[in-house]
Amino acid sequence: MTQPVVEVKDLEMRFGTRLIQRGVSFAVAPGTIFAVMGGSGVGKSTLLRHMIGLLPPAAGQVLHQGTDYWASDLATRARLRARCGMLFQSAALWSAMTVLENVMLPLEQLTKLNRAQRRERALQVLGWVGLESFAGYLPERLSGGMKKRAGLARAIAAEPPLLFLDEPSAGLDPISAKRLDDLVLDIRQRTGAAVVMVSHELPSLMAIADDGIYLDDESRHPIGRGSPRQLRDAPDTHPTVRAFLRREEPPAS
Ligand SMILES: Nc1ncnc2c1ncn2[C@@H]1O[C@H](COP(=O)(O)OP(=O)(O)OP(=O)(O)O)[C@@H](O)[C@H]1O
Repeated sequence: MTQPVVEVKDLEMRFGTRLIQRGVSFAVAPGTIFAVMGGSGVGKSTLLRHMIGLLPPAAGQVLHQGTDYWASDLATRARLRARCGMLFQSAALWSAMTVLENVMLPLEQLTKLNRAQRRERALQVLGWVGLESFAGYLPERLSGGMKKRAGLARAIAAEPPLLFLDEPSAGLDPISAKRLDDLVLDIRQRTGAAVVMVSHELPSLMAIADDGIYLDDESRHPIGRGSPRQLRDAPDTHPTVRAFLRREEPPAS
């Protein structure tokens, strides 16, 4: 079996004495789009923060290509973190920088490209997300969907093998959400990156995720493992997970 890009082993998540989740274990194979599912407040974003190196877990391991992130020294952690691109819920663009400068930033931090090469690469990636002609704009002039696409461009600019997306299509109209889904598939195809994605959007989950985990609010541990489609259709899926995945889609506006 090929080595997972990232693996979580028996993770326990807590804030103080409050248990968020325990017994969280899964592996993400190269090139997979992996969905982290579950109701609101169940710990999905927190799990991403543990995986990306922003917050140490209460117990358990996060392995990046076989290396235990939280047991590593700071230099190793920095190297492993550099393998991760991240799109936050808010897109988190720097407001005083143009779209182009935002996308050039990780290239300055993570690559040895000179300024002209960074500019060329950033423009190429902005082309992929359909924002080349907005390169000189400040983020405040972009729509919500465009901000997400700019954030996605910044996350993939340095071609990380692992991409984390926190609610990429939340707050977008159905057409922009579909466009973002297509973009994620396109990026996976172009770069071969594995994607770990938090999402509530059923159409998006069904369309693009090929593996996933469902975190349960009541029992505080995972109760579903597999692709959203498999989980929706398999007879032995936990009823809570099946209900979540069979919810009626909101009518298109
Ligand atoms: N820094 C923090 N300190 C204390 N509690 C926190 C902190 N961050 C999150 N929490 C709590 O931990 C729980 C899990 O939060 P998290 O944001 O991971 O959930 P989520 O599944 O991503 O939710 P949503 O789908 O609503 O974004 C929530 O109850 C939240 O209030």
